[in-house]
Amino acid sequence: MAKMYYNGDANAAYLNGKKVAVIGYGSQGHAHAQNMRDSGVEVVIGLRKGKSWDKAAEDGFQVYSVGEATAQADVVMILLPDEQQTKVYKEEIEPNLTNQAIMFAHGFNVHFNQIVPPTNCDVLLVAPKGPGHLVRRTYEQDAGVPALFAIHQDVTGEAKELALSYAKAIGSLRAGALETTFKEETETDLFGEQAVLCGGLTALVKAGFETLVEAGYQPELAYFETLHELKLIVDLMYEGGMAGMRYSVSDTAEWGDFVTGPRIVDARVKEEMKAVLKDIQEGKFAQGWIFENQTNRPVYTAIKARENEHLIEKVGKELRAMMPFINQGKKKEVVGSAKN
Ligand SMILES: NC(=O)C1=CN([C@@H]2O[C@H](COP(=O)(O)OP(=O)(O)OC[C@H]3O[C@@H](n4cnc5c(N)ncnc54)[C@H](OP(=O)(O)O)[C@@H]3O)[C@@H](O)[C@H]2O)C=CC1
Ligand SMILES: CC[C@](O)(C(C)=O)C(=O)O
Ligand SMILES: [Mg+2]
Ligand SMILES: [Mg+2]
Repeated sequence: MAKMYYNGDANAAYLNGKKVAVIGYGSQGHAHAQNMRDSGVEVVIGLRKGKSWDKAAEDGFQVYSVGEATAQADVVMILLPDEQQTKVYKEEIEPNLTNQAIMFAHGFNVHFNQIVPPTNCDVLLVAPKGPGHLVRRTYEQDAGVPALFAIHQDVTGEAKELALSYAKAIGSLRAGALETTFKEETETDLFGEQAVLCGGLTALVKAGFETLVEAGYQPELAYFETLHELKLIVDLMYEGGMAGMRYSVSDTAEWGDFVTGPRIVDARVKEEMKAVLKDIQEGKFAQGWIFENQTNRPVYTAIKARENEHLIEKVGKELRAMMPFINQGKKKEVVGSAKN
């Protein structure tokens, strides 16, 4: 088994007396900043004026421009959207670098050569394997989201100590961290979110929902069956793996799982997954996403509008409104910025 790192493997004192600038206060940014502060680390936030700035100030942080936050910090964690990072890095971070450690939560821009950090800085990543809101929520529950860490440049000889101390401060060493490279983190993260966690999952759910509705079944029933119940099933897999889930479902469901699952996700799907992975490895996906952003996101905008109009979203919104317990946590988190 690969070496896993837990709380006992980190030097908790490493960040004492050091200042961490968290650049961005969105999904990951607010979680890293709040978790580190609760772990006793000195944190400042770097932002442009706007919703996130107001939210971070409201949450009690010292907020500065990106350049000012960078200049005063020992460690600069870049938690801007991947597609914004290159411009902000070139214009506001790079001119304010002396010898700060530069950190990321995803290797995209370094791996695909959009950001080339100076050779006198440590460069590393700590990438939680979960959404930022869960990084915060699980921390508050004395739990955590596992993380990957990787060292791109180790000028001081202390990059690994920093990575582990940082991962501990955001709560990830409660769940375990694994050492990787920028290449491996970037390629697997992109593959996971496209083929399984986001793209594969939403396509599967929509296909199931549409199949039932087109066959004349009630949309509300189809929503419960294909989307709402998914969380309950996935929670069982999270707790006990596939066997744990299969223990709780009926034998009839388990038999259907065994014989029908491979009919749905068949050899053709796996072949397509391999093609998707190849596009990621060869930089084709990255090139397309960079170009899409350079041209003001025409395809992204059109698809997003169409997706938001899908019947499953309309039905789901109405049903969730009658289940206030579902959104209690989220309402607290979403004050201010759309994604904070
Ligand atoms: N979302 C997730 O859970 C995960 C994300 N990651 C990685 O973490 C990084 C951050 O992603 P994520 O948390 O999703 O980002 P979000 O989109 O949630 O947050 C972006 C933040 O950056 C700020 N921002 C955007 N543009 C600028 C700018 N030009 N100048 C200053 N501030 C700006 C936004 O502020 P404003 O309100 O002003 O727009 C906001 O606070 C990415 O590298 C991503 O791949 C890794 C693991 C999981
Ligand atoms: C699964 C999506 C993710 O990779 C994540 C939450 O880990 C992301 O980029 O947001
Ligand atoms: Mg991810
Ligand atoms: Mg990702």
